[in-house]
Amino acid sequence: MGSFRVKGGNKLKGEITPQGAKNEALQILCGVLLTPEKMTIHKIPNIVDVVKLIDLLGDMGVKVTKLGPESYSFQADEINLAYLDTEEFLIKASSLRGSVMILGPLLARFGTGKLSKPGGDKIGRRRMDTHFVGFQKLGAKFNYDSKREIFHIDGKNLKGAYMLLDEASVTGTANIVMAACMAEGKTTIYNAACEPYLQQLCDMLNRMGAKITGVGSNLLHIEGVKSLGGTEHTMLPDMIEIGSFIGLAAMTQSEITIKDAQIHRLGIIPDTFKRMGIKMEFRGDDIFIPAQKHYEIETFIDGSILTVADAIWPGFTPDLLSIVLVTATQAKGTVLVHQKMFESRLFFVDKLIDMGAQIILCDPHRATVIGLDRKTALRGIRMTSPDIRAGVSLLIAALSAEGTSVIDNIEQIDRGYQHIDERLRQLGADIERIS
Ligand SMILES: CC(=O)N[C@H]1[C@@H](OP(=O)(O)OP(=O)(O)OC[C@H]2O[C@@H](n3ccc(=O)[nH]c3=O)[C@H](O)[C@@H]2O)O[C@H](CO)[C@@H](O)[C@@H]1O
Ligand SMILES: C=C(OP(=O)(O)O)C(=O)O
Repeated sequence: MGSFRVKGGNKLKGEITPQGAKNEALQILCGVLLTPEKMTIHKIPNIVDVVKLIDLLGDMGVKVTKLGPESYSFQADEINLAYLDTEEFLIKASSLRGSVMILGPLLARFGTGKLSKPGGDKIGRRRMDTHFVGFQKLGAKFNYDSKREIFHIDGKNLKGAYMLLDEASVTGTANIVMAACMAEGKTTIYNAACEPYLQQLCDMLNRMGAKITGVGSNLLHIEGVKSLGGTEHTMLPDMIEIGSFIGLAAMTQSEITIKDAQIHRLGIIPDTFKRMGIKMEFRGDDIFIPAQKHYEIETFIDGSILTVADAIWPGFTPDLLSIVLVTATQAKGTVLVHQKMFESRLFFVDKLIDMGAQIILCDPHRATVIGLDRKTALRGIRMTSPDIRAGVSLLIAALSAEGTSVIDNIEQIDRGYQHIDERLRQLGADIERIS
């Protein structure tokens, strides 16, 4: 298990370019299975989850060619379906969450799919009913081997259908859209997730020949086509990295410019950090964050304590709530952080409390943070990263703290942040990878 040793207190300065988006990459890479033609994909982040998915595609028979540091081509013209029956496939697929999205394309193209329970963060229950109910609505048969935790899905002649999803699941919507593209007739998906990564997926599928309308809304119409062809695609900058860098700049009193942020695709993210009192300037498509000794959390108009809560897009993404929470520890004022979607994502606050932060965990979903306004600094300690976003929040806390911290289990951070230690060192951070 790897660890980071972090000496806190350095003020950082410079420019940082966000990686290609992790959660978009996982959707897009699964999408290459939909066509036997060549797909060329750019801005693929070099992170553990994405590398694992590319390996898995290669094992399934996809021809993978590296074209440049962040560009690859993929050709799924000779898929080895027998590989899906191997123990190796099941083990590899279950090591990341994004692998669940190979099911939709496999079903669409080969009429069959199989997967063991996918991995990902342990942040509470992560049910997948939406995926399977959607496949069933298209006419597929679903079978779950509860002993081995294996999902089977079969359906040779999928037929378009109307469906109202029970929740706007992100990976669920991506899976159903990909399955429906080549189903016969029209599919309507209401209560679809509509975040930018799904918009990107739908735009890519349309370039491949799919007929999807309503992109960007929660009502998607898909007219089935016989086959899809190859195309080229470029990932958006990772909005969760962008939010993480905003929080990092504020906590460490650093002057940071986030380059090429595609600000118009960030939704409510910049405004949410502005409500935390963080100043930022948009300079073209860059976000400039000046060094700020103090930042003050707004109240609601009636003077009551601000709540920052997650909600499905265009609401605030749950993946940035841990960052908002850590950022609040050195703000002036109080905020209630309400994590509605996941029930085990706030327990990491214990570590922040050990560092000296003033936080009350009200229940598994809600934490009240009383900002220290830098009257005292957080203290460096040894801690373990429980999940990807909590991990980065602890890293931000450690970079702002007095003294040295050690963060264990950084595999969690490496799952989603590309060479984060090197990139932060370039900004002046004192961070070292130790084993
Ligand atoms: C690989 C990937 O892309 N992972 C992301 C994806 O996970 P994933 O697609 O697994 O998450 P889902 O969108 O399915 O659901 C997330 C959680 O929110 C709950 N829920 C969801 C929709 C809803 O309307 N109401 C509701 O309560 C679900 O029950 C679940 O507990 O989306 C999550 C929600 O943005 C992000 O945290 C994950 O980083
Ligand atoms: C929860 C996340 O990832 P995953 O769905 O891969 O566990 C995340 O990216 O914050």
